[in-house]
Amino acid sequence: MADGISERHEISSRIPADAQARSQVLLVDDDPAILRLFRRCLEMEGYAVTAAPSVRDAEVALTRGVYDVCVLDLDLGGGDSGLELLPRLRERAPWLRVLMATATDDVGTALQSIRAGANDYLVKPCDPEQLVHAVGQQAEARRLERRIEALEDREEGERPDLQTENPALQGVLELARRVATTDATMLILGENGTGKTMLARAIHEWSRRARAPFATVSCPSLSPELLNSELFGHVRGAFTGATDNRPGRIQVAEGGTLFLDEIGDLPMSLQPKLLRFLQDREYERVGDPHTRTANVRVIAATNQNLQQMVADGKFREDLYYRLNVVGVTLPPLRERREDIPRLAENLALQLAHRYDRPARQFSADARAQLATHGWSGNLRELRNAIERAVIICEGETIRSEHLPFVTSTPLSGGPRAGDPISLEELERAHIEAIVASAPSLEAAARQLKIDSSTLYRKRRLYNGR
Ligand SMILES: Nc1ncnc2c1ncn2[C@@H]1O[C@H](COP(=O)(O)OP(=O)(O)OP(=O)(O)O)[C@@H](O)[C@H]1O
Repeated sequence: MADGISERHEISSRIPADAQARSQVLLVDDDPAILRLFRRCLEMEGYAVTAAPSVRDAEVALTRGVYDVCVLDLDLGGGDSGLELLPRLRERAPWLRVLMATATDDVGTALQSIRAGANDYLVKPCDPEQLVHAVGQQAEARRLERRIEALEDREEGERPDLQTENPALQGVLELARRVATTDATMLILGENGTGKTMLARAIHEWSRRARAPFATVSCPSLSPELLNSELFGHVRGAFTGATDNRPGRIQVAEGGTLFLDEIGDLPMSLQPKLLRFLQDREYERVGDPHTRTANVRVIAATNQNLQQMVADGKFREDLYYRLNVVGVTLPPLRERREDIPRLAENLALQLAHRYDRPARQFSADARAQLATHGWSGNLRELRNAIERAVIICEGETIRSEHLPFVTSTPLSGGPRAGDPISLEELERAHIEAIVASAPSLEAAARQLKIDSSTLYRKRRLYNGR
């Protein structure tokens, strides 16, 4: 049984959508055994993994999800080459970190892939540690790029658009504004890219602490030891490498707000220390018996199901209640479609200004695509799509071909009606194109005028599973 792209739905049913917090990895390899092995290694490290056994599956995956790292096989079988796919991946997801996997350990091949735009290469067969290390380096690079992007956005005056026509989000924003003026601890829930960080910053700016620092700690990015020191600080000699006294982010945020991103990844070992800080505003630096106090407001965010984690014994109940004094949930973009036209237009204007490009408006077909796309990556995916469109669009109007989605007009090289191909090949391409632009599989089935179980069966068949 080949690990096909449709396994993404299998993964999604095992991990709730809001728990797909980690770096997203796309594996492209025609060898099912390699796909299975790599997937297992990476999932054990907490990555969300999608496996694509062919070029076509990889392209479809890129229209459906937002990936951080791609492990791309050089020889994809049937005459397909990773080197040929690479520019198309780059075009669709310029931010993607690509690791080229090759069975030949020669400098020429490595240089060729790097010249073609890969970030690094990996020689197969490789140890699980080598794979995990190489992917880890690229995921970390992507994480840092995202932080830099966020800082640039702030510097260049890109203001989050916090207007909404969506009643649920209106309620969330009203509550957040009201609570902002108090010192209550807040918990922001929502899928990846729904704007949790943006909202935390807005709450800080609406509060009386606005002139004091806003400090962020991203819980999954550090080992428990380093996270302990990052949060609470350390004194010289506390551990190997602690060559000086260092204040933690709690102290850096004095008078202001501490934002704990991805709090679901806070190790159990640190949870009692954070709980004590939330209760008494007291803590100690690592290696220092001296108790300190801090005047800091805490906002935490996660896309994991904390209640479930409490039930599973993975998150302390008392800490959950301390964090969730006021909890808000940001809706995914697919549930606030009424906001998409305005968000897209504002983003296009801001980004056209930033890149000094002429794009100002959207054609009717581009608007229709934006309105119906699945947006699994939420506002981040929307922003990336518009950024790319603004960059490549030569005129004032962004059209559907500037958007990175599979359209009903086949991609260059894709099958089209009248081509000398089988009915089955044409049906497969049509089904994948509709699925890629539909908000859900049910909606795709409705559009295709077949029932969901038929759609499921056909996709299973076409994906060789
Ligand atoms: N209201 C908004 N208007 C326009 N762009 C937005 C808005 N909110 C967020 N974005 C953009 O979407 C991207 C993701 O936002 P943000 O980092 O706040 O989401 P998040 O939920 O914290 O994501 P993650 O779960 O991955 O940490 C950013 O690039 C940001 O610029």
